[in-house]
Amino acid sequence: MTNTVIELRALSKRYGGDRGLQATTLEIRRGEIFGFLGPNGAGKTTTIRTLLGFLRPTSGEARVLGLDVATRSVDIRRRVGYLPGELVFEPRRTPRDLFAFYARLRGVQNVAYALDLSRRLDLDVSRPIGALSKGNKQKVGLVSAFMSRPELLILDEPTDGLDPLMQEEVHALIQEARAEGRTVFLSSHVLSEVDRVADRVGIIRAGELVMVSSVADVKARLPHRLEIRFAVPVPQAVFASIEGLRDVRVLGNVVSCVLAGGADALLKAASAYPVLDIRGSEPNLEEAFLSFYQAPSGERGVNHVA
Ligand SMILES: Nc1ncnc2c1ncn2[C@@H]1O[C@H](COP(=O)(O)OP(=O)(O)OP(=O)(O)O)[C@@H](O)[C@H]1O
Repeated sequence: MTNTVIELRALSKRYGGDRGLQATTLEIRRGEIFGFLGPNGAGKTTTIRTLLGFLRPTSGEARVLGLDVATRSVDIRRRVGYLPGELVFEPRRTPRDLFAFYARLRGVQNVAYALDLSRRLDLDVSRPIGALSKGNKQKVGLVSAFMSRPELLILDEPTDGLDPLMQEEVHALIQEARAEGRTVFLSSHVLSEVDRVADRVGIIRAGELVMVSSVADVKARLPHRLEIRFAVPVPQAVFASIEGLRDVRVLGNVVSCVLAGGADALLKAASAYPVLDIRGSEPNLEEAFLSFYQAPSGERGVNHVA
């Protein structure tokens, strides 16, 4: 059994003359949660719809679960749990009927697991879908994607429209899927969500995959803010001139700075005074994302990593 669940090889999709996705190469491994991030119009939905065979690649190729997206899309769609970004349901149908229909379509024995998921998400399965709120329609989409326990889930903005409690529940579902060795491809605008659940992250910009890295690596590469508290006030001049530090602030007996290089020079300077406490703050993915988008090219905080 191959460990690659999604594979893109120089995959491009053009809309007439406009680019949707350009020459993208990427591998997603079995059992990982991959977060796909990018601003509006970057190409996330284009990528997902091409992987599911709703759009034909302009050039290059892609395989999902070992199946070619250009020729095997029916099989791919049967085996993948897909949550689209824009949900369309027959309004008079109830969630219970819809889940029974999907169960027959996908060869799922019964709807017990779908009803169990509905309870977890606090979804009333007996009301017509047309009468449900936006958040509850989202839950119908989520249950539909998860109910067959698919080996691959492709989720486009899974927590869109959900309250914080329900967002937690969806994150738990995603993590449970991974614990069972299943794979999750998660497109999101919500950086904190990707930060929390994803193992690796890919950032797409104007149709181009500009970074792929583990979430831990993204954070490790970012400058960290450090705060040192001394027992006595310390001179500004000593700390302001240390190499590898940015944004140095000395306020009485507290020095705060961003550690852009090594910490050696800073610690040697600090050792001349009585130190009470040192604290470092862990950068989050939001800072990584902003540093990537805001820094001039060639000086980006985070670089492409295979
Ligand atoms: N059917 C289409 N015809 C022409 N251009 C399209 C079509 N669908 C998407 N595009 C263009 O392709 C680019 C990528 O769009 P896509 O919907 O994939 O972005 P996205 O990352 O999913 O954005 P969002 O976060 O806003 O959903 C955009 O410039 C968009 O205008």
